[in-house]
Amino acid sequence: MDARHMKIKAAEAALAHVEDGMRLGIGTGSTAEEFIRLLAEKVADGFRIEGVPTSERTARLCLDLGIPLRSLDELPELDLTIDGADEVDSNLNLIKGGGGALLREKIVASSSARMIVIADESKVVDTLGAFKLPIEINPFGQKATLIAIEKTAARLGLAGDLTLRSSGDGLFETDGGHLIVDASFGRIPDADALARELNGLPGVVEHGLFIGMASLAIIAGEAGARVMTSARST
Ligand SMILES: O=C[C@H](O)[C@H](O)[C@H](O)COP(=O)(O)O
Repeated sequence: MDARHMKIKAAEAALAHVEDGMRLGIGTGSTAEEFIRLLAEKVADGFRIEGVPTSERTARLCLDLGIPLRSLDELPELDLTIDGADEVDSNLNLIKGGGGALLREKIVASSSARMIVIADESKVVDTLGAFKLPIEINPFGQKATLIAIEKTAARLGLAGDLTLRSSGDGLFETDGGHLIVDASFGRIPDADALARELNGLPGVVEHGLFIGMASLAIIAGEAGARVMTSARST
């Protein structure tokens, strides 16, 4: 099974958790897009949901495929969010933001009663950090913020390159008009501590560590999709 088919398998399994009438947070990325395509088929068959997109890219795809959308201001309390991830550990802590949508993704997920992560086996890790951690920063004072991130990470024993994400000839800009720093810290043994420290830096808008937010993960591999719950809750 190739990577795309694994994403479709995970998306199919996630669709079974979506009930008629739900207020649904809709994630961003290639895996979330497979889910969106399947969801659109159900909507075309008469299934009723109201979706809140986590990015402009997701909003465009949903609208193209006929999925009814509302803003988070119109629907501030959601039943379920389904989204992809760049890494998932055994406690269902995540790294997200490979597509630059982490801020809206985190706001939407935290407004949802449950979050289901969909991914293929390649995203499952023992310790977060092989994937560069995306950190969303305000463009104002970006050099000062980079220094602050570096010092904060160093206090936790983490070091690595901090690279401002580029796009074409310029810097990548998020839907909120911010920049993304990709931090190659390597293994992050205490992701919770790093998340808290980053939250305390004024220039950091948000970061891609999603700690304790996912209710379950649906992971697709060669043998099909399996459900992962947090090792902490078992
Ligand atoms: O900003 C993007 C998101 O966090 C994505 O959900 C994440 O990067 C996973 O994307 P994909 O399913 O394309 O690997």
